[in-house]
Amino acid sequence: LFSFGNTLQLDKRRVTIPLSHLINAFHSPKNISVSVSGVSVSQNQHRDVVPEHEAPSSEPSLNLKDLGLSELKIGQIDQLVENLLPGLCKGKNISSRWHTSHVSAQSFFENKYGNLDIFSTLRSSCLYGHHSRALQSICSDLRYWPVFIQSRGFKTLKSRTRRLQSTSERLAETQNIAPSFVKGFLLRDRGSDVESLDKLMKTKNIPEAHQDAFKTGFAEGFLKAQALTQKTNDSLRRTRLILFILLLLGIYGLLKNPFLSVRFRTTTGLDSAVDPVQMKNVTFEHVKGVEEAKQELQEVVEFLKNPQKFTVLGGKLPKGILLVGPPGTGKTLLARAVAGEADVPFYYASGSEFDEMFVGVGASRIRNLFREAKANAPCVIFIDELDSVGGKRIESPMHPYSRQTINQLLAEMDGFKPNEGVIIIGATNFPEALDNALIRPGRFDMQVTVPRPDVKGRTEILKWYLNKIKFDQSIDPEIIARGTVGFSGAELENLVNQAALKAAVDGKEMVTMKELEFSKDKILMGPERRSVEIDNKNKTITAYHESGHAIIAYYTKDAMPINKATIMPRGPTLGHVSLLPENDRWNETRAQLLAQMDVSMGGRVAEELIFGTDHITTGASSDFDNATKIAKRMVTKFGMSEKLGVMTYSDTGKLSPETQSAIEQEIRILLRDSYERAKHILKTHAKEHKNLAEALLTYETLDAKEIQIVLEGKKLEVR
Ligand SMILES: Nc1ncnc2c1ncn2[C@@H]1O[C@H](COP(=O)(O)OP(=O)(O)OP(=O)(O)O)[C@@H](O)[C@H]1O
Ligand SMILES: [Zn+2]
Repeated sequence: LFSFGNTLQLDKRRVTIPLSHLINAFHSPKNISVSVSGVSVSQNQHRDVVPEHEAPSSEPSLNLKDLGLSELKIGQIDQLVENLLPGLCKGKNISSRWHTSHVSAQSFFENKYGNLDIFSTLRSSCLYGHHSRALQSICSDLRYWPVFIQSRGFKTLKSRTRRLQSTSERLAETQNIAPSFVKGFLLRDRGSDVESLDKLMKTKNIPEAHQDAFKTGFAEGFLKAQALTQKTNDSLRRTRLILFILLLLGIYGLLKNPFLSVRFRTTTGLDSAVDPVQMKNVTFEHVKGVEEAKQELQEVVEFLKNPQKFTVLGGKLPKGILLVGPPGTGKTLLARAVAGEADVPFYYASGSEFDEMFVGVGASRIRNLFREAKANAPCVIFIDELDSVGGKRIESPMHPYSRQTINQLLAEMDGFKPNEGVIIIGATNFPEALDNALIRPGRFDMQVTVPRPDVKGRTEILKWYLNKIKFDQSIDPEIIARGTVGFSGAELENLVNQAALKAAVDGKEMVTMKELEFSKDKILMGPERRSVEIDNKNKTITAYHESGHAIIAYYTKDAMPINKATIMPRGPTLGHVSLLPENDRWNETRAQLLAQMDVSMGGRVAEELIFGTDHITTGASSDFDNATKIAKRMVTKFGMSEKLGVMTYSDTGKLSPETQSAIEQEIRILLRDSYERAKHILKTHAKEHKNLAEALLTYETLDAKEIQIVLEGKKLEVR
């Protein structure tokens, strides 16, 4: 069962007519009409017989076959409607007026246009048969049917023209009598249709009013079909346009996508490995705390600015400069600054880019890089991680073609004249690892050391990066610089950044000293462990232990100044006291070393004095490590033991047993003396010790000023 699902609005009721019902409904009026008339008929007879009419007032019979339909009388259609929708036409007794009718022998659905035209006929019969308004409304609800079917006859312009030609004669004939919109309908393939309509209009007994009705019906169908064709054409054209635009966009996207092009680059390895970058924005101003390196590179900048000036006298400038230094000290930044100062292109390449599994790829990248650079001279080529391309560890199975790559690099460096204006700057953390051929004169013959910054350099770097964020003007960058011995430029930049993040997390308006200290501790000792629950007993022990260290530091003349004391767990520690050297210490005196040992002893001594020998803890082990190391070096390296004299003892394992035990003996004495000194100080300052421990238990962290206030016996302001 194929349900149309086409609901008809009828007397405010919804009626759905299934197809099978419809077919049955059409078949029954045919049969009825035949049996009523009592005339047996054959197919052939019917073809030529003109429909009969009983009386002038009787209904006109519509030759539906001529419309592409079987023949049906209007009365039959009414019957059909009655069958479809019983009760609708009850007011009139139509069946008694039925007469013989010609029924096409062809089954209704053999006519491929049948089901369509039944409905248009239905409509006209409803309209002109003066049936109820309700029926009219059904018929007008069926208006979409003709459109659906008729569109078949007017599919495309092409087929229409073809039909035009084939029926040109008939067209000429009909042009005179039919309005132009009807002609469209007449151009259907089936000549009989055209003829029939013509006949219908001219010769059949159709009243004037009905003729107009037909015309209107056909015109409506024609117009709707045309509108549909137009719509179909428009949407086709639109779809094609959209597809075309999408295709163009797709191609553009593929070409522009950096990911794809990068992948293309790395897989072929044929085009240049790098694009030049104009480094105008980086100058020596941006590199802090490496004054010597900057001075040495200044002459390279001069050369790049004016190569001729230097070669006029026949002098040779280095082709390659090797920047040597630990990671993060600003080697890359310096190379960029050289290009920026001279305002020339900067080509960046990382040594690992040339390290390829495939034969010739690394070498061809080097070739391309130099070709590009030479074409744009004067310029700077920077090769980071030079050791990974020019290292000695070559011809391992992991780097099968690195020898080839090195040779290519050497050949390229030999291949251009010193006055061509191409400067190659290489950077490495391990100059010892470089192939000897690379560092001989004529290649990387100038070495510039980029060391870790000293206190002054660190202060400058901290100031430089602090100026890029919002910070409290009372910050003293020097204090942080003093506490960050061994930090590289990159690490200091990170410190400032972490402080800024911390301030943001805490909802502060600017970075203060507290955040800087916090991030310093975090980097040095690992993150705070606020979540660990330390019980009160352990907290108390820690507080006395740490204040023990602090008291010794405070009251020992040669100890470093205290910076901070805390009992906040951090990394593996439960608390710590940090001391700051006034300056980077290039040298340390005997007194300073002894003082460091004493401070280390302070923690254990405090535990012993306050809690008793039975309650000392394991917390002092790293303090002892530290003190023992100092004592050992004093004895074996620094010649600071009277008994062993001014002699160094490098490999203690190879020494005679006597010497070994003498060394041990000396170390033991140094440590014991240190312990005693610490004990003495803590006994003397027991009151201050107690005050400081209690302040730590209250406030967790105390800075240098606060510690001083407590030790002077004053009250701390409540925070
Ligand atoms: N002296 C410095 N002055 C200012 N900023 C610095 C300095 N040193 C390092 N930095 C900062 O650290 C970042 C990393 O430094 P850079 O890459 O130049 O170090 P590098 O020595 O080349 O390290 P690597 O050897 O690991 O390549 C720089 O971009 C810069 O922001
Ligand atoms: Zn300790």
